[in-house]
Amino acid sequence: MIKLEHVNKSFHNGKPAVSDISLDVNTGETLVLLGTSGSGKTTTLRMINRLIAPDSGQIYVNGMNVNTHEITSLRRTIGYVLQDNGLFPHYTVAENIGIVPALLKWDKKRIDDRIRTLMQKLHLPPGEYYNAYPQQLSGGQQQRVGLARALAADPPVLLMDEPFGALDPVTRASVRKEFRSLDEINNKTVIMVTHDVQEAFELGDRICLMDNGMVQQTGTPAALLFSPANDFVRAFFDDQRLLLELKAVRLADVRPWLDTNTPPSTADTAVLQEETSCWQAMEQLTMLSSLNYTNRGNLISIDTSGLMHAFTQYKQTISSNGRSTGLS
Ligand SMILES: Nc1ncnc2c1ncn2[C@@H]1O[C@H](COP(=O)(O)OP(=O)(O)OP(=O)(O)O)[C@@H](O)[C@H]1O
Repeated sequence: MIKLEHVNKSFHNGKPAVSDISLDVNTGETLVLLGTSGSGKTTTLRMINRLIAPDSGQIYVNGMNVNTHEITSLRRTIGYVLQDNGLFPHYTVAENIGIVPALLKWDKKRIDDRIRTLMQKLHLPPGEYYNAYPQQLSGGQQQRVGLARALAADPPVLLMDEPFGALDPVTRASVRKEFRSLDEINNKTVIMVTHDVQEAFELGDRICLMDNGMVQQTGTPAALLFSPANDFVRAFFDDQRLLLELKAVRLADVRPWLDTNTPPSTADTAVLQEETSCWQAMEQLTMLSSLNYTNRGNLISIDTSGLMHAFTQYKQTISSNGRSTGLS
C-alpha cells in the first residue's frame, strides 16, 4: 500500500511542480497518474522511490516512511519500469532480468528458474532470447524485458513511468494487453504514469487526474466521467467521451436494463463475465450476432441493440441519480 500526505515539491525556479498531493493506493490496486504535460506526474512517482526528495509532506510505502527508511531496503520493495526501458546494453536479456535477484544473493538455480518463468510469461521464449542482447530485440520485446526485470524479485510495489510510451500503437496495444493479463501484478500495488487517456482507462482501477501540480480528481474511470469534480475534469475527456464511457461501464452496471427474457443463445458462442466492459462486448458483437454473458451463474443473451439500449438507460439513470449508483 502507498500513501501520500500533503506532499509538495518545487524545483530551483520556485514554481511548484507538485502542490499538496494526497493519495492512497491499496494493495492489489493499479492507480494511473494521468494529466497534461508538466502536470507533476513523474515528479510524484519519483518521490515515492526517493529519486526526488519532497519539500514537505509524508510518503509511506507498505508502512515505511520513505524519507526516513533505509534507501536500499526501500528500493528492493519497489520495481521500477521506465519509458526507455533502461536495460544495460552489455548485459544479456537473462542478466538484465536477474540483476536484482543476484544483488539479493539468490542461488543460481533460483535466479535461473525465475528468469525463465518470467520470460515465458512475457512471451520471450528463453531458447531464443535468453542469451540475446537488448539491441537484438524489438522495442516491444525490450519493454517486456524491462518489465520482467522490475518483477524479478517479486516486489510488492511497482512504479511505471510511461512504460509503453515509446512503442508504436500496435505494439503498445499488445504489450498493454499482456501486462493486463499478467498474474504477477494481481497482488501488487501499482502506480503508472501516462498521458494516454485510453491506456489509463484500460489499466487503471482508479485514475488520479492531475493539472498544474495539483490533483483534480481521483476515482474510478466511471466516476471521473459521470461525476466530474470540476470543469477541468469534465472537459479533459470530452473529445473521446463515448468510447471512454463504453470502456468504463461494465456489463454488471447495465444488467438491470438488459432483456433477460430472451433465452440464452444455444450456439457455440462466447460467454462474457460481468466485469467485461461494454466496449469489449461490442467488439465481440462485431464478430458474433449475439453473445451470452454470465451473471451469478445465469446465462443472459445480449445483442448489439439490446446492449446499446441498456447502456443508454444506465447513462440516463446515473445522470439523474448522480453518485447514488455507487460511483467512487
Ligand atoms: N529536475 C527538474 N528541475 C527543474 N524543474 C523540473 C525538474 N523536473 C520537473 N521539473 C518541472 O516540474 C514540473 C512537473 O514536471 P513533471 O515531469 O513531473 O511533469 P509530468 O506531468 O510528468 O510531465 P510529462 O507528461 O511531460 O512528462 C514541470 O514544470 C517541469 O518543468
